[in-house]
Amino acid sequence: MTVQRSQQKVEANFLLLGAESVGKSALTVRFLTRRFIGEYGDIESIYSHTDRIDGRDICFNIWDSLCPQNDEGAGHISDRQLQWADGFILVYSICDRASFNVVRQQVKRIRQAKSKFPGAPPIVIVGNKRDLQHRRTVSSEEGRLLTLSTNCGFFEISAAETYHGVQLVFHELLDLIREARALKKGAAGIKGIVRSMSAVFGRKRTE
Ligand SMILES: Nc1nc2c(ncn2[C@@H]2O[C@H](COP(=O)(O)OP(=O)(O)OP(=O)(O)O)[C@@H](O)[C@H]2O)c(=O)[nH]1
Repeated sequence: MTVQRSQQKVEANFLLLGAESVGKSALTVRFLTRRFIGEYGDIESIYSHTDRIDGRDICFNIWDSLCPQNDEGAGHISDRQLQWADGFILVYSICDRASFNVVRQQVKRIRQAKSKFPGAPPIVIVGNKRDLQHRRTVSSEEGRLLTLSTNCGFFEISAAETYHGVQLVFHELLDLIREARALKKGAAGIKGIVRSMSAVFGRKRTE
């Protein structure tokens, strides 16, 4: 007997955030095309990309955001973005301390917002431009500490140098999103059981 696996397509919304020029577009383009093209312009866009992973079609919707230039400040995240995203990729440059501080603010903002999921929303923090070691101002330990204290995934990568690191970032966030969804389903299932039990026992008590 052959067991048929469900071939339902999985779709998830990935929001890339971070200060200006940290490499959000470089990461997005690397993931979509496997290439690093150097200059990306100021275009904010949502891209859809389907990959086959473990025999299943996965649709990545990727919102490559622009850093806000208005009074709201670099760390601002709109309500629309928070509602849209299933998971967040927060990018800083290891050569730019201010961009690390922006990521700190953004984690806080996301953790304070109402989550789609029963637990905290999935976040992966990325220290980009790892190829520029001689210009490093944020140590790996600082990055790791921030992610440990905020329960986020963490990678240091160079979008300029390799595709592999970028792929790991997206796949890690996909795994976290799938875990969060499974948890939500489980919680809904338990709620359903509790509801039916209280309906039965509640009714009995009043008889
Ligand atoms: N050396 C190096 N340069 C990078 C890397 N990633 C991006 N860059 C460069 O950094 C600059 C900014 O990259 P973008 O991808 O446009 O950054 P962004 O965060 O999308 O910028 P905004 O759209 O302005 O917010 C470009 O000149 C890229 O070529 C990297 O890993 N290493």
